[in-house]
Amino acid sequence: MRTAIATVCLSGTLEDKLDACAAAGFDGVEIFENDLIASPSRPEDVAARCADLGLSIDLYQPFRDADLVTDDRFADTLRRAGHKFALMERLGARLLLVCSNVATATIDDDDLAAEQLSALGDAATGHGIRLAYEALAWGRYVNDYRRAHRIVELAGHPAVGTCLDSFHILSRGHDPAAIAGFDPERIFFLQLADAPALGMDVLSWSRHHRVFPGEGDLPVVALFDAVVASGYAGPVSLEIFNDVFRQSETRRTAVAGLRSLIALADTTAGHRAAATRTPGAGDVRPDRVGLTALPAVTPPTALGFAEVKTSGNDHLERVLRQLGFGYVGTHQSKPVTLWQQGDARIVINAQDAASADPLISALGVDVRRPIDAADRAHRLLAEAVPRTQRVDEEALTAVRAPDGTEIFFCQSGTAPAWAAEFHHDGRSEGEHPGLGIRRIDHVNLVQPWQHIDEARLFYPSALGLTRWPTLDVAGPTGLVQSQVMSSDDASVRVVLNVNPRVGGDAPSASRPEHIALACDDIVLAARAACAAGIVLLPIPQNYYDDLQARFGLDEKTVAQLRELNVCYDRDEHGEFLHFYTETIGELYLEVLERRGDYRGFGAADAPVRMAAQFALSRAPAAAT
Ligand SMILES: O=C(O)c1ccc(O)c(O)c1
Ligand SMILES: [Mg+2]
Repeated sequence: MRTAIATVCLSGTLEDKLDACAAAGFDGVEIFENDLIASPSRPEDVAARCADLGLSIDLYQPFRDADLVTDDRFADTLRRAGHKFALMERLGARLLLVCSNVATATIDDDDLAAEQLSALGDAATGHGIRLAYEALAWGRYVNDYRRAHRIVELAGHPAVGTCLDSFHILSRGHDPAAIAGFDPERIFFLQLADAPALGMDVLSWSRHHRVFPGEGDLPVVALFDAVVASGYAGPVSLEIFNDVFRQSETRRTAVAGLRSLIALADTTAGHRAAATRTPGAGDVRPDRVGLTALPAVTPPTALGFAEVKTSGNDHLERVLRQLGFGYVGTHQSKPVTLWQQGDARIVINAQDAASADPLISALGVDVRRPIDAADRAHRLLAEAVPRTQRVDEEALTAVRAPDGTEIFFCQSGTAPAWAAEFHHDGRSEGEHPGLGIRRIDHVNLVQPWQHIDEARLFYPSALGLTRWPTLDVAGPTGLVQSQVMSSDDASVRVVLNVNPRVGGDAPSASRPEHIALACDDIVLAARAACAAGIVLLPIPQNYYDDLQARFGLDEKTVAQLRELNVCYDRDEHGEFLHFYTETIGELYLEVLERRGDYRGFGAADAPVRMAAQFALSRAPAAAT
């Protein structure tokens, strides 16, 4: 598959952008006029730089307000186009994107549009240039790709074709299926962009909120499927206008872009393979785009461990003991300890720890074929985590998630072989009857705001998790944007939170992450933890009064929850009971019991928890 990316997707100068596109591994670029105009490089120098970098210039854009105008205005269209064609010759660009008219069109007539595009095509031909006509979603008359394509067919000019842009098509809810029937030789260019589902005008949505394919909510795969089915054989290009990308690290964004195309090609290859197996589906036209399938993702079966990095935190160890965790041992060659209860394993790692504040640094994800999972992640351009181990130790493979968390691929279905590298050093231990904790239910990771879009694609594509709709949770210092990802059988759940940006007027709060542990009986667990002296997060009385109103629980049940600081939620599938420990640095633990088939996370309780944590974080200051 020939890949390309528009320079508008990236931050930096034109030169930075080109370097980043090449470093990421793109085959070509779309050069945005504004980037060229602002560059000190002559067009010939830009052409030479692209050639040196091995990048083709697949498109120059945009050329605006060309069509459906009066004769006077059209004379000016031709004059402007003459300058662009001369410039493009210096640049070595052979395809110009012509946007459907937004501002100056006054005549609503397909024949006129075809006539004017033909005349423009005649002028372009003399320069060896072709034109790709794109229906902008907010075009004055032409704002539907089917109409733009009809005009191209009417023009019947060898230098005039269609540019398909997934955003303009899907943002208006247009069905992309008709693309499959287009003459592929008439499709001159393909631009792909996704976007989150937002209820706003299409222009602002397009100019600020586009994201890479797979990071948003539009059915880009269905559109791409139709393009491949048409027999299109040209480049597949990314065109993203995004406020965050414009201020993010150039090279990193370019890599995230290429990853999105690799993932899209894999998903689409999978669809096509499934379609050929469907009886009666008819012939699937050959793929001329050149899709590459990756090693199949096998859904993970468990979170086998969570690793916490700290230079040494007695408080954390005390809380783990109070929750009934047993100390398994210390690693034979590293300053790392293992704590366990049921299948819940917590690794405390002092290696290279910057501070005593515990932070979630790694997750063990159990998969059926760890080697394939790691291979897939690497082919999705995930960064490998360098790791040293002795020859007699388990060779574990890990990749870095977008927030830096290390994801270890571990063998599912067996006791972890790596655990044998931990040896009990005979330190005196109290009794550990346990609290009935069985496993890690989920982890909650704080995400840097500029990397959440990348994370939305990483977990589904590399680990086979499914994205839930995002949720805004109101806390005392701002809104937390919460994104749940889970495996289909819900055995692996990860919650990604983007916190309010610091630097506002609101007093700063701690922004803790957490590990949630599933137990058999929340009341027994809470009582045992309290008997062991644990400090739980205090939940206000108003919460319990409201519980009674919301759910009609009996007095006795509510009194028990109130006494133990246990929160409660219920849906049509079951019930959810949970308590939180106090915060240790930037970490807390949650213990929960799921009853029936409750699949959520007690979202209604999160604002109450955040308010309680905020109040406590301020308490020491108030006392001084
Ligand atoms: O927002 C715009 O004007 C614009 C310009 C060129 C494009 O290819 C496009 O999709 C949008
Ligand atoms: Mg476009």
